[in-house]
Amino acid sequence: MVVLTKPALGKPSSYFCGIPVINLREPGSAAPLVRACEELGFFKVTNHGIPMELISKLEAAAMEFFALPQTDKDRSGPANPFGYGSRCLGGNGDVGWVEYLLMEITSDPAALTFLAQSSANSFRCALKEYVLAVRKLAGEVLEMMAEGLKIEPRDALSRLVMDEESDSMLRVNHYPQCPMLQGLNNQAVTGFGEHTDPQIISVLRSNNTSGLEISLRDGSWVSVLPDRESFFVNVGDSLQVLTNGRFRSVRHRVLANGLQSRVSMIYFGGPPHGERLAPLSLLLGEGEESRYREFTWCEYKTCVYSNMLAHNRLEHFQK
Ligand SMILES: C=C1C[C@]23C[C@@]1(O)CC[C@H]2[C@@]12CC[C@H](O)[C@@](C)(C(=O)O1)[C@H]2[C@@H]3C(=O)O
Ligand SMILES: O=C(O)CCC(=O)C(=O)O
Ligand SMILES: [Fe+2]
Repeated sequence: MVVLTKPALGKPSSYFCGIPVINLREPGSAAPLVRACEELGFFKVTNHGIPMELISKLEAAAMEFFALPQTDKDRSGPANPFGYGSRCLGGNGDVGWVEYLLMEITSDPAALTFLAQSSANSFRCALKEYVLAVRKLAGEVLEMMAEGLKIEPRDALSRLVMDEESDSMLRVNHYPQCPMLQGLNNQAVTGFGEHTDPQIISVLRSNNTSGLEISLRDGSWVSVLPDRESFFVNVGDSLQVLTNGRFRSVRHRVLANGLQSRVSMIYFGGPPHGERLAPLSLLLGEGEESRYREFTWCEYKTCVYSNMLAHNRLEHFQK
């Protein structure tokens, strides 16, 4: 376990005040949204239209699941890659102070049957409702990106995550209190190690516990002030490729403060398996070449899963 020194009570001494806030219903938001994707690859979304009731219902069901005895939770695992996982992130030796549920988003009625506890039905219903809402939100954000980038058609990006065949998933992470840190004021432990998300877009929300950090262009790490009523968007590796590097896939990590538990839920919008990942021609200036060799999402995923979490996988595809 890696223990890091942090200011008193496991809370960051300050939060980064430069996170762009995009009001989804405000006219004129497309340009600042594009700027946020270029500069940070990260922004906060308000006025998103997802009812708090739906969000709270899923959060409560998730907390109920994570509060079950370990043997009960283990009946929904091990994550391979889907299902319940604890401490191990992926199959390549990465560990963190985290337990999670990773779920494929599919119309297959057999999906989510791995949830084995007695209240599984209400959990499944909350998950399904949430996924529909968050996928729609991801689609709206991607449409606004296309508008800001001045590319046609409007669904040039959103279609990739709205397609029936899209390879998208939902992850619910729980960073429990850390007994080893109780009483030790100045420490935090790595909850989820640094990485970029491989997909097109990640739409994240959490309870009001801090922990999420993003890396700025100069390599410094800054803390994100949690806000349980808003969503945060990460540009993923695939969107960096589709924009030929104009948008930045943001490196991020979670430091669990050990005193308060954090629960987060992240929708990862990925393209269909066979989708070819290459810069959109409308985004290539005259004579501009793709910075990446051609590959499919399926090929990229194989690379993702054969590497460690922190690995810079896009470098294998750079020209
Ligand atoms: C260590 C790993 C877990 C991960 C697959 C990988 O080999 C490297 C990328 C990891 C990541 C990070 C973002 C998402 O949480 C995730 C679901 C993804 O697509 O890539 C996880 C993978 C996972 O937990 O299966
Ligand atoms: O739990 C969080 O807040 C972020 C986790 C994350 O980055 C991930 O699951 O890919
Ligand atoms: Fe992530």
